[in-house]
Amino acid sequence: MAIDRNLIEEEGCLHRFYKIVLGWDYIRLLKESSKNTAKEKDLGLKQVKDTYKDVDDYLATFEPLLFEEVKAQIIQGKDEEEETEWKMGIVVQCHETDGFHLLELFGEDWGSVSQNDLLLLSKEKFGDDKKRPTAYAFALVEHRLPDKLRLRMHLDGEIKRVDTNEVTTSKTLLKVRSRIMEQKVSWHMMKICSLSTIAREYVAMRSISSLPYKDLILKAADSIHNSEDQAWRISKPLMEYIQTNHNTTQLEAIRAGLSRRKFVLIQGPPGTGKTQTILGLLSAILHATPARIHTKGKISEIKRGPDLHIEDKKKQWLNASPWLTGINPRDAKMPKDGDDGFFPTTGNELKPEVVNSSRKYRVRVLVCAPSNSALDEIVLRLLSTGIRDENDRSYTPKIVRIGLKAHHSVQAVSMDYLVEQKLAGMDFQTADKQKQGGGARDRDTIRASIMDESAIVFSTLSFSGSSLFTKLNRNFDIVVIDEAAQAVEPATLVPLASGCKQVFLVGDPVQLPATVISPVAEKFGYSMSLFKRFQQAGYPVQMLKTQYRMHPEIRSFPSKEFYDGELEDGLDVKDRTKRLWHKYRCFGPFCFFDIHEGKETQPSGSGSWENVDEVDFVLLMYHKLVSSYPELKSSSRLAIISPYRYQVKLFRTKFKEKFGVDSEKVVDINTVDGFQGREKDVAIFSCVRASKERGIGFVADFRRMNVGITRARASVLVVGSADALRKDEHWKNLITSAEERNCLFKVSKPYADFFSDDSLASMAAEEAALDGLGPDDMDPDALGYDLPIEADQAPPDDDYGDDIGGGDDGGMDD
Ligand SMILES: Nc1ncnc2c1ncn2[C@@H]1O[C@H](COP(=O)(O)OP(=O)(O)OP(=O)(O)O)[C@@H](O)[C@H]1O
Repeated sequence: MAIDRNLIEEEGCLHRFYKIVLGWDYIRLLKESSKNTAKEKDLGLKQVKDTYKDVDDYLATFEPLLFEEVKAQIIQGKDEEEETEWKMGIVVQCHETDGFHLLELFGEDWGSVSQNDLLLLSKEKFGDDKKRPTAYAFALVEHRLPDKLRLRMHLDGEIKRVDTNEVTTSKTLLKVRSRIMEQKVSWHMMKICSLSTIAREYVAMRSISSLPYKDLILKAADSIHNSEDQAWRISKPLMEYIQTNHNTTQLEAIRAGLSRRKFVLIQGPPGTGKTQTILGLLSAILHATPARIHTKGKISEIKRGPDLHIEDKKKQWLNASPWLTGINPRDAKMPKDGDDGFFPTTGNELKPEVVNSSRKYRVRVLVCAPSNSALDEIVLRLLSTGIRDENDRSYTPKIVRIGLKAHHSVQAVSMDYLVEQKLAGMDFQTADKQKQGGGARDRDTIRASIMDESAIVFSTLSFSGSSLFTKLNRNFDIVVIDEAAQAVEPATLVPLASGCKQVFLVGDPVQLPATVISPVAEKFGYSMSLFKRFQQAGYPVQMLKTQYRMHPEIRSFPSKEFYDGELEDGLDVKDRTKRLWHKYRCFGPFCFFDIHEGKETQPSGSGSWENVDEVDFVLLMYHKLVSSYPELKSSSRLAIISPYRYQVKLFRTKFKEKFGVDSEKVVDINTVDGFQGREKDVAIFSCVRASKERGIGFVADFRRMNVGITRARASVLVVGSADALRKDEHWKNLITSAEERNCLFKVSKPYADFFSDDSLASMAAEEAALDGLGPDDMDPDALGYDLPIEADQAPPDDDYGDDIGGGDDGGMDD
């Protein structure tokens, strides 16, 4: 087997992980978290640094922080469980091995419990009654059967500080230990959380000492510079394609990849074509050959087989990919509204892959992303545009998307679907045996063969640590990680643990980082990505500088503030993002509305904030916009974004109240964090915080600000309190920039006056702002369009002017 992952060592470090976690006292964790009693110095925590002197230094930093994150996930698991659901089980078998108790629990109803879940086992149910239980301990689910759970427990004592490994005895654990061996004893159990992902991250982190590029990771520097001879080259036709379809900085990034530098970092600010660059990279690296082959002059004479008719080519290709039969199922599965963060696949025919002699150098690539949605976005993009081969022919390579929750539009290349297709292609008897459940192992074999046959495997970071990867016959040569700045370092190490030859990290550390649940781990820098750490340490980063998303007026501030003024606009961006509503300065491209009388409030019991005044103003603005420009009445075109969950909730409720429709049909309302990686024509950003005394909380995080103000193609309309926001340096700069550009509007109550005809007329933009819009775009009838609201749903005392309430097409969802 090519991938050996060093199973014994892996098992050893997993044992350490489980011994520490399973030994913890659940009630102590809850108490420490609610009262904040655990002292940072007692936890042995160290700040994440840019470089590390050796593996011990690295592990001494990351290990305690990772365990803090596990604790936070356990506590959060408790908070998320709306009702504590206790199940019952009877111990039918128990034995001790390697310091663990392995037991079989018999029961009838396990609820949603699955493998790798952390459970709490207790003699008594406990919860709100404040009665402290006498015997309880954590257990890990190793296997779930309909009537049995195989569990692992560690009942020897508790390791409170992972840096000292000191074991303290625990009375509760001892009590469990004394009873658990007794058979036929019944226990209550409750699911706490899944440990799958974090356990994989732990194993990956511990595996650093055996990685070929261990020193590179520790020092964040590459001491070996590849010579020209080690670089890889691509054929002339493919190079010509790449040169004409990529801008200078994208090309530099692809060249850096071909230089075979071990780690290539590509920073992609908003809209700069990260995905396009990844696809260009895939074309290049899948069809590259060592430079010395070129110098022998062979590559220009690629041997071709006889030119086959398209049908024969398709037949050949289907022979090689028997599971892909029939019409392209992707086309049938696309969502109607092509937005949804995905791209339409119309016109995407399956094109045969023509393999020629130069393919003997073909590498195998693993593409990962931190989330399913980010992953599916690249998969779908590859499916819709294909990549290029060495003769500059577009084709869809053999790919598989593994893991759970694949978006329906990429089902056709998901592992489960491909396995079913393979089974369907088998002879009847074999398939029947499989379907009867006898062939779990054979299914694994089919999965492994699909993985082996695929040129590109797509997986989330976490799933790349699953057992499926240990069954591969051939290792991956190259790992590409998209949204790499949104993953904590141990998560990024998961796909690297198998020891590939080259790694591409693509992301943008100036946008939101990974979510870290533990405030203390966060404080010590655990949310820093490997990308960010390398960049801080001075590792070379290829930055993509030409943006194709935003109107130049939207681009100018984030470029200056966050990217040293280096962002440029693609050739026709200005014309593409010009809109009719730019006729009024208050509708963009860039505006700041100072809601100076606005009040922030914190709903009791929540850590979140809301601002009713901003909601009122935004609703009026929304109404005015969509009344005049009804094409904006669509959730695929207009977004309302806020940093706070409660403000998002309030917007949704008010939409329903005021307009009588579910907001999701007419506007996309979400948190900033939920909008990363997405774009809309118009984005209204409600900042919420409005107190000069209290500060502005996490609105001050410049990465959140950057994401919030870079989602829009045509108009970004920022709504906030200038006085409160000015306390922060970046926000002060934004407000000053708005002032200088004459697009800061101080808005007083009643807000409806702001959108009166006279007021709007006073905000008419200069003609120059509308240059380039065709006569059709200027249709004056577009103005004054009534927003249809059913009469009985019209608010009694609305501020929405005279033109509402008379709609006759029954609702806003068009
Ligand atoms: N070299 C280029 N020439 C012209 N258009 C380009 C080029 N590169 C990218 N684009 C266009 O820019 C848009 C954004 O590209 P892409 O989706 O690849 O960006 P991204 O960086 O992945 O986006 P995000 O910021 O959402 O992550 C797309 O419409 C794409 O076609």
